Amino acid sequence: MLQSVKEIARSISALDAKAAAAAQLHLDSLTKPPGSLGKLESVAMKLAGITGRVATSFPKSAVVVMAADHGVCAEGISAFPAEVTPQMVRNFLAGGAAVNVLARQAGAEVMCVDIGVDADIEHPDLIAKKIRYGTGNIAVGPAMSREEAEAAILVGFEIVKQAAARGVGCFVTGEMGIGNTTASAALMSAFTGIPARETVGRGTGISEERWRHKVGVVDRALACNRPDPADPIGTLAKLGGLEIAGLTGVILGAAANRCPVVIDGFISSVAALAAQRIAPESAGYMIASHVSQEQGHAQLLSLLGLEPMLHLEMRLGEGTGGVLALHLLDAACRIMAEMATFQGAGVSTSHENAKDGTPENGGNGL
Ligand SMILES: Cc1cc2ncn([C@H]3O[C@H](COP(=O)(O)O)[C@@H](O)[C@H]3O)c2cc1C
Ligand SMILES: O=C(O)c1cccnc1
Repeated sequence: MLQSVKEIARSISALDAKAAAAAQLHLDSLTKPPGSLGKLESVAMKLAGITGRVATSFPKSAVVVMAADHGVCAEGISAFPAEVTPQMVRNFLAGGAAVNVLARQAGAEVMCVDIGVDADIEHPDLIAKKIRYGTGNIAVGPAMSREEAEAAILVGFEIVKQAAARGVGCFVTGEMGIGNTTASAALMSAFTGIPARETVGRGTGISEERWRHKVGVVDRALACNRPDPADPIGTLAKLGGLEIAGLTGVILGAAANRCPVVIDGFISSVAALAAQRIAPESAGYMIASHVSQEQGHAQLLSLLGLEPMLHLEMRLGEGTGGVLALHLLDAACRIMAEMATFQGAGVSTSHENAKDGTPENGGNGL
């Protein structure tokens, strides 16, 4: 039987501090100056805290690409027409999009989900979970009902639950939805109080003039919907993004199954913010892949307490940065499993260790 979002939130527990501490000890026993592998070490510790295991081989991973349409496209806020959403879904299913290429390279499965595309798509590999044909226009009313937002969260949660049951141990968030940087900016402003002029970015590449218009659209969306940031599901319902709510469920699902979840760009990070507001402990299971060029993303990551691993001037979404970061997670796992210890390799330890008994740690605080 399906759980409620409240029950899901209650099922998410804190990271395993003992396993993280054991990972730190193991890292400091390896043949390198303490802390010298920088963020790879913090990732290794975080993975231990998440999974409860100090050293494991890198698990099977999957990127969940949630696709949905946005009524707010009627306001002319994107550089591209709304029909690109279903067109790109067909591209994902044919294996030709950027996320497909990068997922193949990283050995990750692509799970493409129709959670609210405004078109009928049939394909044997499509995960058909349409809740409605796109959201309402948030500049003039709510994106969806509260029930629809909750149903979208549960879709993401169930997909992860089933994938975890067949052995997927690491998830990446991905999305497709023309107009979704507008919904994301509105959600970020609603949750944080940061004004629209600081959360609205250039999305697919709009002009300065269209950007100013987009800021006005987000201001209208906030004024007419009056979201209550203390009610995260209600806020998701008002400002929407079926794919954003779906990804919130993916993140909660990963945390409930004690799996790491790699958070992709701006839109995924807004879903992460909603997940954190629903279940604060879920933030411990998040790993930020990269910082997007989209305005607002760097600030959003710092509000989530996440440090991105990659700075590649990307601004695509789909889960592209997320699957690229899998190479680094794999690297961290291999370091933990394969590197020799000082003792095993007969290598002398640091004078600093001998002096005060405390290993100097880089303090890379992921
Ligand atoms: C061909 C194409 C492929 C994409 N893949 C991801 N996005 C990205 O751009 C969209 C958000 O930007 P905006 O809010 O400005 O519409 C989302 O679909 C996002 O995933 C794409 C956009 C396009 C045009
Ligand atoms: O950072 C992202 O995820 C992003 C930025 C611009 C357009 N689409 C996605």
